[in-house]
Amino acid sequence: MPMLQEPSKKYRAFKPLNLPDRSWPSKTIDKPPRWLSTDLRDGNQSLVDPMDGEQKWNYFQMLVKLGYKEIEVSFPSASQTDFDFTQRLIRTPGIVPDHVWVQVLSPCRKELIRRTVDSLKGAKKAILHLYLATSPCFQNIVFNMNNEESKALAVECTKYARSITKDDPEQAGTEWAYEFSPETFSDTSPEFAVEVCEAVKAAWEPSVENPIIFNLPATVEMSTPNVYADQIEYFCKNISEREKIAVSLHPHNDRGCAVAAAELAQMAGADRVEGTLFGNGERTGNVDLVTLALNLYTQGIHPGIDFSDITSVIDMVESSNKIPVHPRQPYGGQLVVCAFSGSHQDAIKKGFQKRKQEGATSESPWQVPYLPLDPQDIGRTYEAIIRVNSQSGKGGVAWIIQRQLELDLPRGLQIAFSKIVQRETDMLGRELLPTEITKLFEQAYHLKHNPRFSLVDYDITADRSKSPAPPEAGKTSSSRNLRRLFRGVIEIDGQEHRIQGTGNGAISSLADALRNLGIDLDVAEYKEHTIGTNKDAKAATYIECTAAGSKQRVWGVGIHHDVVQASLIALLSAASTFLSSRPSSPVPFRPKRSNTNDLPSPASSPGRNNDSNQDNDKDVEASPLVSRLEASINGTQ
Ligand SMILES: CC(=O)SCCNC(=O)CCNC(=O)[C@H](O)C(C)(C)COP(=O)(O)OP(=O)(O)OC[C@H]1O[C@@H](n2cnc3c(N)ncnc32)[C@H](O)[C@@H]1OP(=O)(O)O
Ligand SMILES: CC(C)C(=O)C(=O)O
Ligand SMILES: [Mg+2]
Repeated sequence: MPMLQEPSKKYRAFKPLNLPDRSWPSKTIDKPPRWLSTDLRDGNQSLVDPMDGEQKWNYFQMLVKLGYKEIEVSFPSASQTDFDFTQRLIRTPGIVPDHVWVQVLSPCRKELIRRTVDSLKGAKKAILHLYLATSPCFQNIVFNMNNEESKALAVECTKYARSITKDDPEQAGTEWAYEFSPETFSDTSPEFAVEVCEAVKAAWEPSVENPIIFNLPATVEMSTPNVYADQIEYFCKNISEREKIAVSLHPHNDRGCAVAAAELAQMAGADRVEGTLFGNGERTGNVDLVTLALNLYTQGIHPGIDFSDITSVIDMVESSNKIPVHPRQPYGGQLVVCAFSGSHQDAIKKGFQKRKQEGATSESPWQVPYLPLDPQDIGRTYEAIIRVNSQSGKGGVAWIIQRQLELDLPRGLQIAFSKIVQRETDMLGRELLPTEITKLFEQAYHLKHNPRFSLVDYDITADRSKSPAPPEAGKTSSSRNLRRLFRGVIEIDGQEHRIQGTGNGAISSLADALRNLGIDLDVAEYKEHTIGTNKDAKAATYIECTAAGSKQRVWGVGIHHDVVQASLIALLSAASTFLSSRPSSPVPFRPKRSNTNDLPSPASSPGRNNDSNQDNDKDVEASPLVSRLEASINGTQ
């Protein structure tokens, strides 16, 4: 059936009460409420397959561990399972701690109240909870009662409840509390809700020390959360003996505003909140206690509930309810601490970097873009935060590489590698896992996966084949003026070649040797850093090269305990990338010169005179950048 053109005939706007002197909008929440978990009652009654005794048992223990002190454990008159479970809890020593109240629910029907009270036999602290719907809709459709009859039933059942609990000498071993819910409070006239509760209060006779709980449910969420807050403020202001009353909230989520309703209604004066973990419950659920608690936490107020291991809470909730926690559920959802999009990743990465630079501890004030909560505080790892798909940018990719390989990629390499990742995610049409990104990086820069070039052996000596220019007057010759001779064996596409070249330092002499093979690369950018701090520390070197005569730029990465070797590996990595990107690739590379293999091996001729190889050593002048870098590697700067 199509949607109605004119819904106003079928649906009427909720008529809010008129409360011009409301004060809640200017209030703030500065302390946690009394919490009641009704996972094992309201949550349980809405499940396709309600929990069995064992599941309830484990769930109850988790609730206690999390810090809940009031737990609605069952609807004992509903089933033997619920009755037996309640008795098992009470009769097993050490399961219900002395500070924990066990709460149970019954309708206003005497035989059911009797059975409910029986289930509490032996309890140390028990809250008996009765409910009766008070809205015109329920009075007319369900009960066929008027206000007077509703009130009379509530009072009669309260008196009966009192007679078999706190007034019964045989029940003296139990500390009794009483909760009454004018069910459908959100749709009940506020005046009538107060009237019924006044009558129930008179019947129970609460004290300041043991207040009565008036639970004011939004059994069905009827309107915007401010309307519920007005209703609660009205109740708080108009009920007598407020000090003998705990005003409790029980919002359902029909309009998706249960959390907001619970928060505004606390500002309006409520003391207590009933809800469930992740909001399980009838229809769209009860208010989510996790969100409420962590909303407080991120305002700097400890909720008194410990969600430091939220994953194990999720496991328990999902296995007991047989309903998955939604991936976008506030705080708990799988995707809540993840960012896929480039600009989010970039900002988050910068946020974490800033914390690192400032030496922030887990207690330091939290300010990270896009993340209202430190994921670590709820037991989530940073690794999961940034995830990469086709919407991601260089920042996210660099973050993964940093977390996985401890490599702090230069900006240019971030851009280059991010293009490779982008191609892959576009091609696959899905997210890439950190392990896949790492593998892609290792492949792209030949860290593990068959580089076309690899360094088998080498030595670098002073090149005495050409006399350095005599020192200027008044200056002495220094190692700065000495040229270097690289002699080594490299493997290209599985075949070993002896090569040699000269330059101002290690990199330029290897670049020269490669040039002699027809691979003409200039070093355009160089960056290195240490990985680790102890004796196992390694050097990571990044080199960007330009290919002579073309605009092509390639990056190479080298990692080694020895910084010089790391930079040579990085240059060969760049050469491999260059070679692989040439149109002829992957045809095995044929060196330009055929006589390179005739060169003496580095091991057999250490320190030999280079004169015989003069013609091989095209005397290339390294770029100023390379000279500077090499001077710093050689320790001469
Ligand atoms: C908003 C809430 O979540 S309220 C809690 C709801 N939870 C549950 O209902 C779970 C457990 N319930 C049950 O196991 C059963 O419904 C029982 C044991 C309570 C009652 O079972 P039954 O006697 O078979 O009756 P049924 O389930 O059809 O209940 C409807 C009857 O209860 C009456 N009723 C409903 N709510 C109340 C109430 N709060 N107080 C008194 N009577 C009530 C109805 O008017 C109806 O009476 P009728 O039979 O005279 O027309
Ligand atoms: C029994 C009452 C408190 C209830 O669950 C509701 O009104 O939603
Ligand atoms: Mg409910």
